Amino acid sequence: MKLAIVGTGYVGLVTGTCFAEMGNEVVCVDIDAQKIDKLNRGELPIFEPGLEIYYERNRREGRLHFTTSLEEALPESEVIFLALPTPPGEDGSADLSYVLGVADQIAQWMAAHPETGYKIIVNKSTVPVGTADRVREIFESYGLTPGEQFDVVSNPEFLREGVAVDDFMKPERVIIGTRSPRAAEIMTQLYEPFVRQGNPILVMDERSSEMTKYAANAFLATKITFMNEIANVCERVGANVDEVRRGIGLDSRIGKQFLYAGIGFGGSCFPKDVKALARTAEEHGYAFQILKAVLDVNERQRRLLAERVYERFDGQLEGRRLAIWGLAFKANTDDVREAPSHVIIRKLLEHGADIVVFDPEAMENTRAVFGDAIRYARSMYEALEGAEALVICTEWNEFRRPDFQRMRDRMARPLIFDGRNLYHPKRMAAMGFEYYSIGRPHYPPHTNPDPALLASTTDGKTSA
Ligand SMILES: NC(=O)C1=CN([C@@H]2O[C@H](COP(=O)(O)OP(=O)(O)OC[C@H]3O[C@@H](n4cnc5c(N)ncnc54)[C@H](O)[C@@H]3O)[C@@H](O)[C@H]2O)C=CC1
Ligand SMILES: O=C(O)[C@H]1O[C@H](OP(=O)(O)OP(=O)(O)OC[C@H]2O[C@@H](n3ccc(=O)[nH]c3=O)[C@H](O)[C@@H]2O)[C@H](O)[C@@H](O)[C@@H]1O
Repeated sequence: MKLAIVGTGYVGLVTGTCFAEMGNEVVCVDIDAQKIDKLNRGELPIFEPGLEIYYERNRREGRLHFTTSLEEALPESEVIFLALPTPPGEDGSADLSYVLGVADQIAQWMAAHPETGYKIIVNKSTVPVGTADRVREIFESYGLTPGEQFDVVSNPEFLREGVAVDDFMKPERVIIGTRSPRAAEIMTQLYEPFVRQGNPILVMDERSSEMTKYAANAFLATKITFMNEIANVCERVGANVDEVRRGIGLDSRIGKQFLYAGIGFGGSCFPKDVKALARTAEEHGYAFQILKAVLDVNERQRRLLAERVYERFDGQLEGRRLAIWGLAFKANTDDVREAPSHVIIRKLLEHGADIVVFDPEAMENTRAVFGDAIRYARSMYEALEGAEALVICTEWNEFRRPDFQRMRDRMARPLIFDGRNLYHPKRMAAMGFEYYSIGRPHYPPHTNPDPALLASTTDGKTSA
């Protein structure tokens, strides 16, 4: 099939590349000329594991193209996906100007080219309930007839950054929101190769489909937030949230995933989607109490680690050197949108701390936000040089088994605030570290740490 993807960001680029991998001919469109130039030169603008191999192959074989011209992409395309931003507006509701603006451009073009034939406009962006109807009305306002010249489909995306390619290639379910049998048939054909293992393609009405996306994200954000609250209580009553997580996760009604307590959820979607759903409910006269609590608790959780650092130093952070490991909002991505690390850095900077950061992939994106206000180390160990504390914000694998001896040698003080619960509290104490994590007991550090223990936990692989 011939497809256009409008918006070549995290979702659009993965969608376009994976559809091309299944043999479709795909044109990706973006208004960002630099991004398109880069993609046409053979460089990926984002870090996403597994994407490169498909991108290179499909470009080479001529199935994947990139352009800044929507008009160039439209004539041939039978299905046009919108993977455009839907950022939160001032009141928390989703800003639909990108989606509706592009829909208008497409409708105008189609009205001027009636010979072009039937096309499906698929909304992949996360949009409030009723958006498919609004898009359909735009097309109708240009005299185009639904079912004959066009159909509008809601097809929410559930991929996670960092595992986006796997999620797209093997979705647990595909949701197709349309009441048009013609559009449903074409969309089903398009997705069948992705669900050969038997996962379902669910066809439903547009509004239920749009709501399904918000309900999924809001539920997951609530699950994480619930665990963060359990963790906060664990700390106060002397329980260990990791044990509790294992204990409840084995109950299949609860499930093992998304139970990791930490420094609050971030990323470009959970915060904005929870806000948008709360706002939609409010607009319809319903106060969605749980979501309000989720947003409040998450704000508090994102400040937690910075407050702990502040208290540990009795409010004296001026000029104190602090190292940060991990900037991305989660591991395996370069994305720093709504990253908890940035909230923590901002708080620490307010108190005059001297911050040195390291992240394997998100340095450039962080530099674009903080510029010269912080310093950027070339390695995880370099960041520790002279630091009075280390704050861990992202669960990158390389932080899981560091050379603890080397860390101690470089740090001015063996003090760690771990927002991702990467290490064992007791073992850290035995190695002489003062170690704080989330929802787990704190043990006073041994004054004479066992050198054998320090040596045995090093992997010696990473170099500064
Ligand atoms: N990032 C994620 O993991 C997921 C995001 N979503 C949703 O997908 C949508 C897109 O999200 P991302 O890909 O993360 O955003 P993004 O910001 O990475 O990409 C959006 C792209 O659209 C381009 N763009 C803006 N206006 C345009 C126009 N008029 N014509 C052509 N291109 C235009 C931008 O230059 C940018 O490259 C959002 O609604 C988001 O909520 C859904 C599932 C997962
Ligand atoms: O709509 C979206 O954009 C996407 O949002 C999330 O995906 P993503 O934001 O990429 O990443 P997640 O793995 O869901 O993590 C989100 C945040 O929650 C945090 N998290 C996640 C899981 C957990 O147990 N604990 C926890 O604190 C992560 O650190 C991160 O800050 C959803 O998981 C996707 O299904 C959805 O498509």
